[in-house]
Amino acid sequence: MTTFKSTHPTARKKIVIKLGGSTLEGLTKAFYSNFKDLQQKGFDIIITHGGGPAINKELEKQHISSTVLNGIRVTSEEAIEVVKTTLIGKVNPGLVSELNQAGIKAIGLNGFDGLLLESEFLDLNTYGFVGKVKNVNTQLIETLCDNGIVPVIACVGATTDGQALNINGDTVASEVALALNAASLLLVTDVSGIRIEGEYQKEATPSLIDQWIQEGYIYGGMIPKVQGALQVMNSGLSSVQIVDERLIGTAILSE
Ligand SMILES: Nc1ncnc2c1ncn2[C@@H]1O[C@H](COP(=O)(O)OP(=O)(O)O)[C@@H](O)[C@H]1O
Ligand SMILES: CC(=O)N[C@@H](CCC(=O)OP(=O)(O)O)C(=O)O
Repeated sequence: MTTFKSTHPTARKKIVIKLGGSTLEGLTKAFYSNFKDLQQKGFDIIITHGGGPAINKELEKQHISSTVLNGIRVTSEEAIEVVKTTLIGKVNPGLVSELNQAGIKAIGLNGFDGLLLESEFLDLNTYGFVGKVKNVNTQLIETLCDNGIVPVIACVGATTDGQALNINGDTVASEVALALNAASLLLVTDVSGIRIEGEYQKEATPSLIDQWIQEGYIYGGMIPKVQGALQVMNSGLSSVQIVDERLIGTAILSE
């Protein structure tokens, strides 16, 4: 038998890591060194991030109110400007700078760059300026990865006519993982996975997750995480994990 092993860089496996806004303030050099280890093991790393707490702070400062429905921020015309400037102007460069200081070659991107996250309105009447991803420019991500660069993607979508749309960070992470056919998706947050009646769950299945949402055990910011996880599991991705900064958490398994 003859086995051919591809040495082309695009054959490298990809891991999409979403850093929740809830974690961004406290990430250490030790945490970032995990990324270097993964790179050395031959994985390409793609980072996506949120920034809910930073957006909340800025909205408050500007006396703009917003509500959250099913874990998604209902985003007014005024609020989308704050979301855009906070994520692209503050959170993204801050994270890129920390990664670069930790010795990881990182480049900041958002939905506008190369139309990376081509988006359309999710439901203008219900959610306002919130987007859903229509297309991910995977070629751009591949090119950066092939050159050893970690793309760091802010969750701001762009319409083809230049309108910014707010997209939940977990949703962007899932869409990017799906589009890249990633080997794994890690959602890093401020809790060690899904907690049910005080107990962190090591594993979860789609039917358990449905049940926990129905029963109200999963709410708020955990909803887009598990919904994104289920979406990618349905499309055949082998692993999704909801973890804290120690990378300890719940692995979501297909049934
Ligand atoms: N069943 C659950 N288990 C753990 N956390 C949950 C659960 N249901 C809701 N949550 C909430 O989800 C939060 C994480 O989501 P979120 O605040 O959006 O974080 P991030 O900014 O990391 O995306 C937790 O801090 C917790 O308050
Ligand atoms: C539409 C929507 O909900 N957008 C989110 C985007 C930021 C985000 O997802 O931040 P976390 O990762 O910290 O939750 C928001 O406005 O808060």
